[in-house]
Amino acid sequence: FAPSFLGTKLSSGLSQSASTTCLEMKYTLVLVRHGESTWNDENRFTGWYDCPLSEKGLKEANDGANLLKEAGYTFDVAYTSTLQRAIKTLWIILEEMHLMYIPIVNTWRLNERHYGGLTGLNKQETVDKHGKDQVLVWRRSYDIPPPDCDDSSEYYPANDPMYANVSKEDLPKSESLKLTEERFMVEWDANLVPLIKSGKKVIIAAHGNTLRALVKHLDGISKDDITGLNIPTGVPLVYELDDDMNPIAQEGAIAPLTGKYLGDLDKVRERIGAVAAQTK
Ligand SMILES: O=C(O)[C@@H](CO)OP(=O)(O)O
Repeated sequence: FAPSFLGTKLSSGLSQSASTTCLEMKYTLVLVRHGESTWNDENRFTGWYDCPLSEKGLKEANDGANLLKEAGYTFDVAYTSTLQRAIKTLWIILEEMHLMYIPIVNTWRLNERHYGGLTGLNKQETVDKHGKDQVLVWRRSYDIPPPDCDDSSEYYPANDPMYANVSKEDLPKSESLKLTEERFMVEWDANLVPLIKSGKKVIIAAHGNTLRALVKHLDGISKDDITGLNIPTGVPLVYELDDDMNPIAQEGAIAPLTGKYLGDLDKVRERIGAVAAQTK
């Protein structure tokens, strides 16, 4: 691994040895939300429901892979959730980039925020029934979770063999962004930060709300401002991090993010707007 350096920051008053201690490491971290899923296409609250990518989502994953390839990125380790839409997006990217040999870590801690009792419902019909403001609170407020799903619900992860190895107390019946952030951060602090700091180039293929939780943390976005932030499907988002895992602002970043999306930024903005417009 050959780390890249931000520069020596040599100032005239510093001795040679003091200047050496001013070297800063720069780590690249790439985030990508999965391509459009069948339930995104049907405009249904999805959360932990394990639907596949739509045809459009498969193409978005391919386009994302090409952007990464063209820009010369490469990876040593990949992280993703246990949900097929994120896994498949990652597989497509790794296949296109000839990186299918790298280790992939699948963890439920990167799963989408659990949509509780809203799972499966049509987003626009939910607006018609409960009003736009209430649905916006459920979709985008920081600490108010949607209503719980029932114990007997097929959407309660404790009823899904996929989570048989996860302690029942960890399995949600519904999650706010705050709860999502808390369980994601366990993985971030314990495994991802040490991995990135060891010099491994990491790609994370995850979900709209888990990535909102991560960029909120990285960019120090307030709980008010995070309500207005939407992440488009299939577009790689590149962060450069310093030694303390603080992001270094990238040219072309779309505020409040300091990481930059790859590709045509007007199209990215349009796609961000389309996510927000799923409930009108
Ligand atoms: O339904 C979901 O799980 C998420 C992401 O697709 O939707 P939203 O953008 O409404 O949080």
